Amino acid sequence: MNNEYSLVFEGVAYSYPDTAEPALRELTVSIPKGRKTAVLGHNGSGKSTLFLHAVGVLRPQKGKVLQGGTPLTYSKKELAALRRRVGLVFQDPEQQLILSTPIEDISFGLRGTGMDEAAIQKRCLKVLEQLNLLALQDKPVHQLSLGQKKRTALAGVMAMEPELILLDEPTSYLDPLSERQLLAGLESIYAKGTTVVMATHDMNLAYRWADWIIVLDKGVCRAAGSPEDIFADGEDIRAIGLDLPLLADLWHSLPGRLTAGQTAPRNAEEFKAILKQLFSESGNIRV
Ligand SMILES: Nc1ncnc2c1ncn2[C@@H]1O[C@H](COP(=O)(O)OP(=O)(O)OP(=O)(O)O)[C@@H](O)[C@H]1O
Repeated sequence: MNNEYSLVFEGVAYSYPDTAEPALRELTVSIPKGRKTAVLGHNGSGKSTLFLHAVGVLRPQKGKVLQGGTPLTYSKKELAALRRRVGLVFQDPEQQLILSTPIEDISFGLRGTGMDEAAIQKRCLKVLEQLNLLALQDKPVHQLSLGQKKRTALAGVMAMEPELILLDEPTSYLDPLSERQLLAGLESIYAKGTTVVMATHDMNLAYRWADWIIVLDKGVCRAAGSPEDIFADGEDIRAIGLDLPLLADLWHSLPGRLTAGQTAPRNAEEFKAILKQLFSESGNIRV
């Protein structure tokens, strides 16, 4: 794991026109390269506004956004390069899907890059396969389910092969199967070195999926760190009224003498394996 950052936000402040409360209040936070980062926070804490700054749709009214240590200048050329490097998947796929079938929509962005048709087809087939969409490639978009639309929107962004991909609540309203399919697609690009950042309200998903957590509250960063650190005592999380992930909560409710020296389990399988070991060592359940 390296310590490089994909993007750095330094003292970024932003208020939408005609609003009393700022959406970001001198927010300072960094997105680590090559990791899976979950951005957590209540409704209105600034997650989407942060993402819109990451792709240069919004510009800080105060502070700066840096890539490679250099502040963005927002020139036309730089913005075009930034948008090739950073892909944003909107929360609502209707905002993203503009053409009538998945294959047309996914190839649309690639056509603007000057790629030849054979290369475009090859790239499209690759992402359709990664996201289990091959059978749906010619189906009218308006006939797709929400999960299929979400995967199509992700496929369009993945096809551009950005270095950093930002997803705004990608799993909201998805059933467990659609969620697994979407996460499998993300895993395949993460394995190839893409930095993946997800805004989510699902604390359990964040805990088992992410290897870095950013907690936003009222436009500022309240905490950033590994899931183990962020949820170790849950103080920062509880202080702003968010719930602890169930597994972390259960783990920390066990007597300290049982959990001492053990790494907190991040998924149900790890938790079960530790419990099995603890109970078989003790020989009875009242350890
Ligand atoms: N287009 C807009 N015009 C005016 N105010 C906005 C606009 N978009 C967001 N806001 C306000 O900015 C603040 C931050 O909103 P933002 O959408 O970034 O939060 P969020 O953490 O993504 O929320 P959610 O979890 O509900 O998606 C909120 O107070 C919101 O009402």
